[in-house]
Amino acid sequence: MSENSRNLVLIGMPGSGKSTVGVLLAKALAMGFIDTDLLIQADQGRTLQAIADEEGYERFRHIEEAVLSRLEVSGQVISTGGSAVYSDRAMNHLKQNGVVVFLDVPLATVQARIGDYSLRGISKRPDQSLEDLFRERHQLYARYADITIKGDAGSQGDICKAVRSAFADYNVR
Ligand SMILES: Nc1ncnc2c1ncn2[C@@H]1O[C@H](COP(=O)(O)OP(=O)(O)O)[C@@H](O)[C@H]1O
Ligand SMILES: O=C(O)C1=C[C@@H](OP(=O)(O)O)[C@@H](O)[C@H](O)C1
Ligand SMILES: [Mg+2]
Repeated sequence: MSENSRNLVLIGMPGSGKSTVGVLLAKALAMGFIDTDLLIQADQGRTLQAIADEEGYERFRHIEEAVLSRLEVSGQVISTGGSAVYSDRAMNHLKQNGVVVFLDVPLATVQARIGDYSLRGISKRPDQSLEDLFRERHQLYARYADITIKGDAGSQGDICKAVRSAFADYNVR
């Protein structure tokens, strides 16, 4: 498969930079760009916040799994939502023709970047703290990642450069 027909799939916590760095990557690599959060909204005809409020977090994850598992694309930078890794089916599907890049940021950076998480429709158990969610998810991101990049090691341009370099190296291996 040529370098640009493989997808580049971004995973990581909300606030790790998947959506914003994803657009920069797509421009720099002349690839397409898909934000799966927007696909979910279009599929459902309502916002993520409305889905989370009206259906609850478990149903949200099922909807996300269904949308990700039927995605058939190539040559795309795919920015997922932070809860994508709860579905083994969806992640294995994305890995079939995609290189998965984990944007790893510390909890303090997540907190600083997302502000009041109760307003952000994060898919979590109501009783679960952000700290606990971070711990639970970190091992899932690590499990599915082909490449891990520190998402707080510079500007969005710097992170974009680091991902490009690692992606190029990965593709020639
Ligand atoms: N490297 C970075 N340095 C500073 N701010 C960043 C960086 N990457 C992302 N951000 C900011 O963090 C916030 C969340 O970024 P976003 O791309 O929406 O993350 P995600 O899609 O992973 O939730 C945005 O305000 C974005 O501008
Ligand atoms: O982590 C989460 O539970 C979520 C992250 C959001 O996407 P981002 O990671 O792009 O913020 C979005 O999918 C939804 O609000 C749930
Ligand atoms: Mg996003």
